[in-house]
Amino acid sequence: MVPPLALDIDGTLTTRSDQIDPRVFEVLPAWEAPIVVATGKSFPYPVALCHFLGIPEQVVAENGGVVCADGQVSFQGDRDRAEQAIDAFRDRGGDLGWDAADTTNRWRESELAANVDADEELLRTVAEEFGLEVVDTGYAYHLKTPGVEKGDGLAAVADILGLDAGSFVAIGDSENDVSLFGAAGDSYAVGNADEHAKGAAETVIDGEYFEGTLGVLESLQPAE
Ligand SMILES: O=C(O)COP(=O)(O)O
Ligand SMILES: [Mg+2]
Repeated sequence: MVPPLALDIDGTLTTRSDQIDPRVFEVLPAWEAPIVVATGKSFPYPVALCHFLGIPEQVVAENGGVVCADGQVSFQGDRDRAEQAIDAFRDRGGDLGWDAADTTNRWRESELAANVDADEELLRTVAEEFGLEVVDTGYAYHLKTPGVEKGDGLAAVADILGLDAGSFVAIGDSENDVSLFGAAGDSYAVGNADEHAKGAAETVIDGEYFEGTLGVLESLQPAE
């Protein structure tokens, strides 16, 4: 039997050019154990991914700020405080780096994210003043409440599903996956992962992006 999976999106299910690898649509719907999509992206993105994969909406979004399973949703973190911090960031000349629609933050419930081109030093200064932290995923800077983590989100989903988080295999690529690796029983960092993820993973693989993830998933299949 294959194990349940906790899968990051960006850098893990994607290609080098940020697209969902089309093979995700073959492999994940056929996986014969629960899948939790655990991401820093805001809630609608992993829900939409599950929807279009045709798999249950078992989701950890916003780095643990939003948890959804079995039709229940719960929230952690303090978006109001993140907004106050971003007001201060803007007062000092900072810019989140998004366009007017800001689809990155528009539906975000528990934190706020800045473009990787934003002023990291200023963002970190403001975060500290407001008792928040900055997590760099390589895709965005997340201004978040300390202690809200993907790993706790996985534990919460596992609990709802009546599973042990330790039975999950986690695959990820960045700093925001460290807690996920800690909560899961086994963990893999893809070859494109940052040093935090590589340092925390049980196994670091050579394969990059979904090519690497696919190799892990194939290795988890029982021998014929
Ligand atoms: O939202 C991000 O910055 C990265 O998303 P991820 O956690 O799916 O890689
Ligand atoms: Mg990632």
